Amino acid sequence: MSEAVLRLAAVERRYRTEAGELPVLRGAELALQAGEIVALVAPSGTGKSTLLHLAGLLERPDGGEVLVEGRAAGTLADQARTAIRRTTIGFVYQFHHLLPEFTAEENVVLPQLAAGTARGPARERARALLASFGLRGREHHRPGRLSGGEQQRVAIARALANRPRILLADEPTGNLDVGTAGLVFDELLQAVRGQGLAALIATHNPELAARMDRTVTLRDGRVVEA
Ligand SMILES: Nc1ncnc2c1ncn2[C@@H]1O[C@H](COP(=O)(O)OP(=O)(O)OP(=O)(O)O)[C@@H](O)[C@H]1O
Repeated sequence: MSEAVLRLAAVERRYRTEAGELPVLRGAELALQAGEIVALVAPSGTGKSTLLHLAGLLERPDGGEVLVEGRAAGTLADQARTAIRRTTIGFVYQFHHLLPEFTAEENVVLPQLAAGTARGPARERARALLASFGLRGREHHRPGRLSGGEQQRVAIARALANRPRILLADEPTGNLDVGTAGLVFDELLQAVRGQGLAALIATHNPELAARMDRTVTLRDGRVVEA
């Protein structure tokens, strides 16, 4: 098998709480191949967000290693981790996390500027991406003037803006009504498949999970096939 695009090796994460240490991940192992879409379905509080944040290099594990395209992230300085996060990983949150004072287009342009793309091509890419999510004519709206489904489509476009190889999503449609969630989810999967990305998507919805290639869950701090 070819090298995994994303690999978690013996990943540990504990939180310090008033009641003492809370071990959430206890040797989690996971490998994502290019083009593979994996659902992460596990009960509330078992560590899905924790795992996604570690995989997305937003946090550092207490033990073990996260490897992105074969490169161990643990020994890298923050700057190098940020560079990988910008260019290789797209992240979609449950709540869109768009910048409210910027338009939809600017929200998709900004991460590209941060990654060194010139403004012209960045704007072109943003427009094309927004159009592919049915948002032509809404480019200049701020998030507050968009519906929940539209906001989430912009957030997905933003995650894809720098042509990442990995897409991580934490309940990306969890905040939407059932009908809209299904539509936005299909658009997300279509984009991910079309671009051959590896994706790890947390969801509570078994119907949405069934549309992915395989499902994993968390048990006692470890990743197991569901
Ligand atoms: N910063 C933190 N400090 C202390 N405890 C935390 C912290 N973040 C998460 N936890 C705890 O770690 C456990 C796992 O949290 P996490 O958010 O990863 O779960 P989850 O599976 O994503 O849950 P949900 O489905 O409800 O979003 C929970 O018990 C949570 O309370």
